[in-house]
Amino acid sequence: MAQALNIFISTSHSPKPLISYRSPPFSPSISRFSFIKIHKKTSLFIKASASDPNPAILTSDNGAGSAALQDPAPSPTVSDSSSIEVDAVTEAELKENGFRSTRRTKLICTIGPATCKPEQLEALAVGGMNVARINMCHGTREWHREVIQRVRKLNEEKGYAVAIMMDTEGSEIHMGDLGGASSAKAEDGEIWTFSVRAFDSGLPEHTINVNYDGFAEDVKVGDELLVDGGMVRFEVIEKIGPDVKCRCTDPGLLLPRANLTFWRDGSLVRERNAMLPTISSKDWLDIDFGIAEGVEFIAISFVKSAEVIKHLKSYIQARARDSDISVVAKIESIDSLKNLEEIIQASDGAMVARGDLGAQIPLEQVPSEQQKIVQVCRQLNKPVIVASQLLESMIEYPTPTRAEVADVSEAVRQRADALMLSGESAMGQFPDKALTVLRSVSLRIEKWWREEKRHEAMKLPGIASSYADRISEEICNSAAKMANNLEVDAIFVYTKTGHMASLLSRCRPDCPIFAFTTTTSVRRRLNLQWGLIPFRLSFSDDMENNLNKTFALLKARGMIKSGDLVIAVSDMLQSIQVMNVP
Ligand SMILES: Nc1ncnc2c1ncn2[C@@H]1O[C@H](COP(=O)(O)OP(=O)(O)OP(=O)(O)O)[C@@H](O)[C@H]1O
Ligand SMILES: CC(=O)C(=O)O
Ligand SMILES: [K+]
Ligand SMILES: [Mg+2]
Repeated sequence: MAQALNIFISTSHSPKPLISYRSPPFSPSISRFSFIKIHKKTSLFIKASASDPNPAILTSDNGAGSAALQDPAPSPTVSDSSSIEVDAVTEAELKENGFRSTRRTKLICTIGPATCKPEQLEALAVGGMNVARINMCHGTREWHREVIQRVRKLNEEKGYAVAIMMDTEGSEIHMGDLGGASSAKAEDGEIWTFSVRAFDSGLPEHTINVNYDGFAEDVKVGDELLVDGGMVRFEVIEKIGPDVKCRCTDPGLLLPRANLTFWRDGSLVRERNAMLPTISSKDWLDIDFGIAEGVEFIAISFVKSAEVIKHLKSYIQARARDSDISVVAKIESIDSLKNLEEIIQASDGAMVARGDLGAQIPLEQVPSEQQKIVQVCRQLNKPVIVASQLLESMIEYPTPTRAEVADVSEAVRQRADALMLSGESAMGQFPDKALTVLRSVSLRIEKWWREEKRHEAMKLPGIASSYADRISEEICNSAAKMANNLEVDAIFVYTKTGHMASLLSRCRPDCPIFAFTTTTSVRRRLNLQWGLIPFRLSFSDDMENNLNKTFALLKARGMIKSGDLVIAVSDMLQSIQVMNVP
């Protein structure tokens, strides 16, 4: 006999359901979904807190700061007081401005020489860094390990949830490391040698190493050589064995390991370099390192097809069975644009890597590709990062240009999940100021967007692969819509895998989403997604109990107050509940 799923929606003041949804009949295999009774919260609250012998461990990170809560009434232990200190940022933000003003757009900082010390990392965490990115193009393994350990320590000791993203080098053509110099200036008309030779006793003057063995064979006299997509240009004038002599035609600053492309008759030349593996042998070693260190995200450079992502995902599965490392596809080549949907579908997220992308396609094409990638990711429910040159001038100057602010605003307006700093935080002079600009522009644009009620009508196609998933999806879509219509203060989602939290985030509702999850790694992973304030909380299958526990913990911290209107959904008991905090 067919069964029915009933979702009752009720408020704390009315024990009777206000609305009842009846889903179409479905098979007995999902009969575990049952009636959800809504009780009077106030009476339940007292009962549950009195009968709960195990106060939950609850930690949060809302972006601007974070909290580590041990008990509804924290005892003054050492770890407690240190957690409470950092927690002050979250608490202050919530108390001062309420839920609605919390930042929805997530922020990623590339860590480099300017930001690798513990106090510098902490300043970034306080400033709102959600994810720390390490770029395997630069620095030694030991350096990266040290950074990861420092971030972990910060998380443990101060209650942050900063996730780690490791970014592979990839095997596109790039220059060597300039013999240790931080940069080199190429002047107009100068002759430089690009060579695939190894120089044991230091680089000769005006010489650049190239990492791709086939370079000297593939390049032709008359070709144009572009460094970083045109920051510096050369013309190939002569080939002598492994050395390629070039004349500088557009002067500029050469940076270590800068990307190289060569162009013939106005088109990008993709000869054998197009056949290079996306994941080089060095990348595989770096990936092993990332798995061993338990990074949350691995970003793959120069992805060409979905196959490489699938391969990597099964590799990770085999190596680290219980790990939930997310694989982020970097969209930065012509091939990745050609196979965009398949690649994103296969990945756990994507990055609009505008630096290299702008070296492979005309610059004026980058903004529309960005818009498209952001849209496809949202439709397929994958987090998307907009990266590179957001605040490039802040590498040297303490204030951004108007154009940069407009660019950041546009990415926020497109509702990308995350914005990323590269050189601005890795080696710039004003990493904290750059992060502050990202934070304040995000907050401002998000507020303006809500005030103007500019919800774009993005059609979100169904993505569920099973009937149970479809229920989750419908619940999240409905809950987000209800949250907007009822102008609730927050959505609470109780989710073990984080899936329901991401489905809610995909809807980009007006209110923040408090995502409660049982594991630290899921909590950190959720920190990349738009609008989610991830908490770790040990919860049970008893939703009433969970809610009361959560209310008690959050109220004790002053993060919510009586009367706040909340919608709660959970993936254990598929339900939507609307209630006022007792
Ligand atoms: N670990 C590091 N050690 C030294 N310098 C670094 C490090 N990470 C980044 N940088 C510096 O910051 C700059 C910008 O960093 P970013 O990660 O954007 O790298 P990129 O070289 O532009 O390449 P990609 O295309 O991989 O992003 C680099 O060019 C480099 O000079
Ligand atoms: C981030 C990156 O790899 C790029 O923009 O090229
Ligand atoms: K990289
Ligand atoms: Mg790149």
